[in-house]
Amino acid sequence: MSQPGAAASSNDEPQVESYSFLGPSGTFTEAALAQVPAARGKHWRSVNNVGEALDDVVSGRSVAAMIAIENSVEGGVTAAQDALTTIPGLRIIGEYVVPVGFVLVARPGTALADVRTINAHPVAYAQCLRWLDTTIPSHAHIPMTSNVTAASALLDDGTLADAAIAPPNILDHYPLEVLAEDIATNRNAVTRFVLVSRTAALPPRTGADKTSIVAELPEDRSGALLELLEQFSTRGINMSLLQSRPIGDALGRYRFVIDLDGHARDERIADALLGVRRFSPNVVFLGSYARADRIPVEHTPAYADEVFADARAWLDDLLA
Ligand SMILES: O=C(O)C(=O)Cc1ccccc1
Repeated sequence: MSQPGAAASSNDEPQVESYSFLGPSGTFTEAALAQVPAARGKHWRSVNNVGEALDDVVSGRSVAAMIAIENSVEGGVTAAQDALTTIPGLRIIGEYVVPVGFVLVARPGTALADVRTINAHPVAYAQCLRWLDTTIPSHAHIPMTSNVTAASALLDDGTLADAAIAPPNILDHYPLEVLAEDIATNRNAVTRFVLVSRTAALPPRTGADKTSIVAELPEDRSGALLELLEQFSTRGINMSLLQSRPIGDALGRYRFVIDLDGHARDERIADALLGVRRFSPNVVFLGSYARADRIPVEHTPAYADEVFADARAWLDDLLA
């Protein structure tokens, strides 16, 4: 699909720069991409999953891909975290937050009492489970690739589903009927998205930045996690995300997905990254980028850039 004003192009041979997103049109991922000024007027390539979106970036078919990375109710989108960790050459260059709410939709004429089988994206399903358990306790769930596909598939021949969990704006796109509104457990739920490109120069420091890394611990060492976290606490760095993911080669082996408040060009973050690199057998740097909320990062004066520069000058002087 092309944004208004973009040159016409097919999915395979884009004439203008492409941005990949989980489609089709109407998804929350599309709403996140709409927040990116650089994507305006460009070709927006609708894909079916995170792997396809990131493959577009690796192959150069798209300049960037928008992917969901964390939901305020469900937590980290593990498929996205794992893909970013294991596919080399990718960088997060921006962060965007979208409020997410859901409705239950069906083909016109369907009564709520007749609904048994429900199409839903797994994250949407988890967010609406309390309502489903109360209202349709014996429901069956068919997992779908996106919130919009869940709804559009109700119109496919031979579909098994009676209803779908979908974004509130779904009737703008498909001739369906809303059976129930506002069915998510948490009304203030948001999803965090990241814009991913190939490895390139770091986005500039804004003072309201985040740095994402993934680190493994040295094997069989007591207190190793504490030692990893000390790299940040001793430099006054706040973490906004710490999540363990199985490495996958044996039981009990984990890597840690970490978001830090600050930019790799902040002295304290750079110094902590050196500490992590010395300590961890495997560190993946996912990027430094502007925070979605644009709230400046606070730190105590003891960890200001000048203090690190002063200390280095002092040492240089001693050694000279
Ligand atoms: O972008 C969408 O609409 C998706 O289907 C992914 C998703 C699922 C649940 C919450 C936010 C995004």
